[in-house]
Amino acid sequence: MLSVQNVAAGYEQSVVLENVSINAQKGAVTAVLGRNGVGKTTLIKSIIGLIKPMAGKIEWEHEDITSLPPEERVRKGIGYVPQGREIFSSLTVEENLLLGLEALPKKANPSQILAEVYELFPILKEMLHRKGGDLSGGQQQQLAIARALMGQPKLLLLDEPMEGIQPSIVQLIRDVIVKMAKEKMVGIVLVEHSLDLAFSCADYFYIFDRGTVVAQGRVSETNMHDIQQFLTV
Ligand SMILES: Nc1ncnc2c1ncn2[C@@H]1O[C@H](COP(=O)(O)OP(=O)(O)OP(=O)(O)O)[C@@H](O)[C@H]1O
Repeated sequence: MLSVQNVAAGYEQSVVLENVSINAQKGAVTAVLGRNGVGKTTLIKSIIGLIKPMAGKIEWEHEDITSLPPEERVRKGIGYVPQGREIFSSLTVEENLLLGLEALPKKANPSQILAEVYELFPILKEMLHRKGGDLSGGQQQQLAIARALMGQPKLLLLDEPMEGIQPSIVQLIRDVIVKMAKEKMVGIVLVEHSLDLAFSCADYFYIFDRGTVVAQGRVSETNMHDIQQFLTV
């Protein structure tokens, strides 16, 4: 469903990704791993359209989306939760969530989606009228994911959603990721630092080093020890 083909991408003075190809399927969690600065965020930004590839192609549901702007990709069912949980701090939890509805097709039922989101993240229902900026880091991260889910994405791009968060919330977010993939058949692309954490919820993995894919495979067929070398500093 998502196919990144031979993509090169980067910034004005530097090429970060070179000849990168990855796939992600509906109903599966695809982990993107690698040390700091190897290009994971650059890949996610290329998929959502914040960075325009210098070469290669990105296909989504068999359509070439390489030159589409981000908002059109969102309308086509791609959700994005950036690193650093960019919620609106001066808006309430409820207002933040309602902004996520922008991506929804007209026929969808917003109150049902809100109910589903509260079921996944009960704390958000309790804090509906609190300002986003007054939430804890873990609560903000739940809000950022919940807001993306309001658009009922078919593919969800999560850039280190469990970074710097207490273990109980990490577990909750991990459970939501697995549930979205297995029960709602959402495709998940999960950028993650920790091999243990990625392997505890992913079906497929890609390991990046210096802008290219150096290992990939099915989690169930891979011995963590064999790939640890790409991740230790
Ligand atoms: N806006 C930018 N302008 C120029 N260079 C950038 C920019 N953003 C990132 N880079 C550089 O691109 C390279 C890849 O960065 P990227 O954020 O994609 O890595 P990452 O694997 O996501 O790292 P981390 O795990 O630390 O988040 C790094 O060398 C980084 O310094």
